[in-house]
Amino acid sequence: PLCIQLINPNTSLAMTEVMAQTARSVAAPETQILAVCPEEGAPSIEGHFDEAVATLGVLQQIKAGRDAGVDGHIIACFGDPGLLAARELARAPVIGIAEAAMHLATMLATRFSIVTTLPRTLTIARHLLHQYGFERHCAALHAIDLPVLSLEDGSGLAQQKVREQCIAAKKSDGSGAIVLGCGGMADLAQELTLELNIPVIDGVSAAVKMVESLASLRLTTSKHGDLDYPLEKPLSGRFAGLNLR
Ligand SMILES: NC(=O)NC1=NC(=O)NC1=O
Repeated sequence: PLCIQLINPNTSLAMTEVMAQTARSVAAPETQILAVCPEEGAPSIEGHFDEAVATLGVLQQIKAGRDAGVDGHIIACFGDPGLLAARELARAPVIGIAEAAMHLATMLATRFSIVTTLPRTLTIARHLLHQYGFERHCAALHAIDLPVLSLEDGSGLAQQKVREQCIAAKKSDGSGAIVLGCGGMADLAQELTLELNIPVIDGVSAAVKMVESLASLRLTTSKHGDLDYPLEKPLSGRFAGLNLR
């Protein structure tokens, strides 16, 4: 049986729980989901600065998962913070939820739209599209203009805004699929897929199945070239714990 480490890069336990529940609902029966988040860092990630703050915690969790011998790691934030650094540390596959959702969307439609949280994070999503080579597949990006943690405030307002943006995107963008641009939206994808009758894709679910696929194919992160383990050097202070040896 597989053990997959689900890392919420922000420190909000409610969001970790929503994503863990979604991950467990789609995982194979024998797959174990180990849901974690950094002990210290940002309660939500809503920009380049927050991503930088969160990345150290992500790497510390990757190291812990590696030491625990997990079969794969998921970086469960739509900016995929620290993805390549994490792949240097890890042996097992490391999958970001944005990358995973985008990949699945390209297999289901010729164009997809993204619905995310704050307008300022649209640029981060655009950077990812270019980094992953998906910019020609993305018809448009939209933001609900509410902060990430509004998804956890129990009011249902953010969820309603996501639904409205998805309906509008289907009508206006000419895209055949929608990618939900936040880990906190993980629990909305299945219902929206049924209501809109197009694939509405959550990256947490997509990443779980990708890790399971890679593990079943015995495929792991390449250690040849730039994703080889980091060069050995005496990291100091709080960073000493990141040394692999
Ligand atoms: N675009 C986003 O909403 N990114 C995110 N910030 C978080 O804290 N979690 C996310 O998925």
